[in-house]
Amino acid sequence: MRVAVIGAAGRMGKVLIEAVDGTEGLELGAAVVAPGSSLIGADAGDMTGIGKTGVSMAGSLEDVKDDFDVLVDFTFPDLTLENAEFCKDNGKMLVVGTTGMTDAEKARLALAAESAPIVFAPNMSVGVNVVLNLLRTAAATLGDDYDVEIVEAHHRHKKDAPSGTALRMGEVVANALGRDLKECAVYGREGFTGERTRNEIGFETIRAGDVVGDHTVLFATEGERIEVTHKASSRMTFAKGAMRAALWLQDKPARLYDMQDVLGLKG
Ligand SMILES: NC(=O)C1=CN([C@@H]2O[C@H](COP(=O)(O)OP(=O)(O)OC[C@H]3O[C@@H](n4cnc5c(N)ncnc54)[C@H](OP(=O)(O)O)[C@@H]3O)[C@@H](O)[C@H]2O)C=CC1
Ligand SMILES: O=C(O)C1=N[C@H](C(=O)O)C[C@H](O)C1
Repeated sequence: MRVAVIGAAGRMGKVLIEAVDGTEGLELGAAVVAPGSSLIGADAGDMTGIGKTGVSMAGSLEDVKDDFDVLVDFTFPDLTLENAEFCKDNGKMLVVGTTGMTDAEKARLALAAESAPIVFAPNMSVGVNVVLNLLRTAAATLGDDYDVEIVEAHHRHKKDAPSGTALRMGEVVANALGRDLKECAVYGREGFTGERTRNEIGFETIRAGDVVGDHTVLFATEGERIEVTHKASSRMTFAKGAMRAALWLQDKPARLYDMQDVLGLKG
C-alpha cells in the first residue's frame, strides 16, 4: 500500500516518513511540503535518519496524485479539509491526526467521509486509546460525587488549546456521566471565580519547551483522589498508530472511523 505524507517537513511529518519506512506492507509513495518550500525536490528521507527513499518532495497533492493510495495528514484544519475533498474526489483513503477543528470543520470532514474511508483521531497512540476506555469506566463508576479536572502539557510550538486529546477525554467522561461537555466545560480559571460547581469539567493547559504530550485526568472527592496519566515520550508512538490506521483502512468502505475502531476497543 502506497502512503503519501503531507506536512512532510513538520514535527509529525518527519516521524511519519520514518514510520512508513519501518512498517511492513507500507511504502512511501509521496511526501508533500508547503508550496514554495525550499525542500521541494529534495529526497523525503534527507530530513530523517533513514537516508534516501527515492521519493522527491512535492509542493502539492495534485502533482503526486497517481503515486499513493492513502494520505496521512497531521497538519492544520484548513489544509486537512482541502485534503479530504481531494481524497474524496480522487478515490483515496485518509488518516487524519490534525487537531483544533471547530464543530463546523468536523462536520465538513464527516461529510467527506460519506464518500471516502477516513480515520480521524486526536491521538493515535495505543496507550491514550486504552486510557479513554479506563476513563469511561472510572467516570461511570465514580459518578457525580467526584470532581473532574483535565490537565495537559505540550511543547511551546503547539497552536491549539486545549489539546484534541484533552477534549476527547472530556467528552468521554462527560458522556459517561450523562453530561454535555459543551455545557459543563470550564477552560482555565482566573480571578474571583466563586466555588467550583459540582458538574463542571475543568481544563488546564501548559505550553513549555519540548514536551511531547502529557495528559492527566483527576477525579477528586472528599477523602481521596485518582489521577489517570498518560505521557508520550516520542512522536513515534503517534506515527505507529497512524500506520496501523492506514493498514486497517485497506478494505473498509467510506465512513468516518476513529482509533477505537482501528484498535477494536469499541464495546
Ligand atoms: N492525532 C495525533 O496522534 C497527533 C496529532 N498531532 C497534530 O498534528 C498536527 C501537526 O502537528 P505538528 O507536526 O507538530 O505541526 P507542524 O507545524 O510541525 O507541521 C505542519 C507542517 O505542515 C506544513 N504545511 C503548511 N502548509 C502546507 C501545505 N499547503 N502543504 C503541505 N504542507 C504544509 C508546515 O510547513 P511550514 O512550517 O513550512 O508552514 C509544517 O511543516 C497538529 O494539529 C497536532 O495537534 C500531533 C501529534 C499527534
Ligand atoms: O500537537 C501535538 O504535538 C499533539 N497534539 C495532539 C493533541 O492535540 O491532542 C496529540 C498529542 O498529544 C501531540
